[in-house]
Amino acid sequence: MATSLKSLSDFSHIEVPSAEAYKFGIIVSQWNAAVTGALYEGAYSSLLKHGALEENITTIKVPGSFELTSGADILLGSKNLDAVICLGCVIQGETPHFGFICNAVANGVTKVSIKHTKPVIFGVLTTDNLQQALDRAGGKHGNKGEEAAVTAIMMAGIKPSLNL
Ligand SMILES: Nc1c(NC[C@H](O)[C@H](O)[C@H](O)CO)[nH]c(=O)[nH]c1=O
Ligand SMILES: CC(=O)[C@@H](O)COP(=O)(O)O
Repeated sequence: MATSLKSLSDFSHIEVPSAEAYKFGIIVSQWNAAVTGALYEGAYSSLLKHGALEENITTIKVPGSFELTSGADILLGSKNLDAVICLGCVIQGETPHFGFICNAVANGVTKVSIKHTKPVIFGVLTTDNLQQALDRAGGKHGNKGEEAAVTAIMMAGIKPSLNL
């Protein structure tokens, strides 16, 4: 597969703008915390690497990925942020529960983004097993948290670029 040929976090092909002027929220699910913790480290360090100020990054934790939607809604409704990053790890179990959570979160964070007209980044791993998740949280396929941070920075720049 194409994924096996590259790191998903290789951004050498794009120019990432400075994040210094922007305020970010990060919402981290506590399910599969070893994975989501690595995603958080990737996202947080990437924001700082691209110029974001520590005082401009607000982090909250939620129990599971399903709660990322309400966490993002609460954060955007209470703070003036330029973008929000949702980090989670959903791993397939024995039942259809996986599909319900993944679809709920993907659709939910999209609705929150539209409701607040603010970028909400889907930094949620949806994997068949733990190894696939570890490979994408600082492993051989990069770090989805870094990817989400770069996406947040680029999206945060849209309104300023349109003088909005
Ligand atoms: N199985 C996983 C869950 N399940 C918990 C849900 O996200 C939610 O907290 C619960 O249904 C109560 O509303 N969450 C994950 O993030 N990852 C999983 O693999
Ligand atoms: C994604 C889940 O909720 C899943 O890990 C729960 O496992 P199971 O489907 O075996 O109950």
